[in-house]
Amino acid sequence: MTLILDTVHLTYPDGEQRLTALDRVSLQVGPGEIFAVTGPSGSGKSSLLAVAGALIAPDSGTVSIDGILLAGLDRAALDRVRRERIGFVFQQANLLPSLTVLDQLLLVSHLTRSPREAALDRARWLLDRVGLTTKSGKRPHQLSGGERQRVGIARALMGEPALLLVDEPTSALDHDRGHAVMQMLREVTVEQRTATIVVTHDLQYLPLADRTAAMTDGRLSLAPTRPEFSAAH
Ligand SMILES: Nc1ncnc2c1ncn2[C@@H]1O[C@H](COP(=O)(O)OP(=O)(O)OP(=O)(O)O)[C@@H](O)[C@H]1O
Repeated sequence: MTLILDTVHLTYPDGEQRLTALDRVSLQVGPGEIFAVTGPSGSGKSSLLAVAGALIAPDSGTVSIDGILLAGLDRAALDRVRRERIGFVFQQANLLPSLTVLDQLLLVSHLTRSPREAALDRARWLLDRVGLTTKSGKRPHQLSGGERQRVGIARALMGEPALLLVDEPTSALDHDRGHAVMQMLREVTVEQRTATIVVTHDLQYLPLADRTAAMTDGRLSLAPTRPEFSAAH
């Protein structure tokens, strides 16, 4: 899938004024591509994910997914796009404390009414993919921070999203674990042909992205592309 943001402007109410969170942001992310966004706290990174993920409508500009303009969809259609096409990974994995790792994943397929056998197969495959097969019967409090992050990523991939939006996947992790999580995101992006946006404070992980951009006061500056890297994928 291809996500396109064209001249997106987003403001929030701020007393008598409006605070500009996204200032004429344009970007395009295609299938199998990982796009990293960095920038200081408050620069608008989470707002960008919220707009890209159809959680917030911009004041102006357009967001389209595979050529379909989100602004043209009614609420039910937007809900369906979010449920069926978009996977979110939040800073905190937001796992349900009473459910095992496997059940966190199966809950997603229950909500989307997918057949149980197929869901079980996919959940097991994803847990293997993120290196958590031996932890599938554990509950969140029995996992490390990195393991919880990986459950969050596997859960986001359960619905086979075409667009994967990831907010600070490495914030709670040391260098090796952070690197492993980013590497895994790269691999699943290529394997599953998702269009992936990763927000990260951490500049050291940027080389794992196909393209990167820096956010400053709501403005997005694209870094030059690196054709020698993109060509290899
Ligand atoms: N719901 C809201 N209402 C009003 N202002 C908001 C709201 N959400 C975010 N903001 C403001 O919009 C700006 C951008 O916030 P945003 O969360 O997108 O930044 P960020 O780069 O993701 O920050 P961080 O790295 O700290 O998560 C900030 O000035 C923030 O205070």
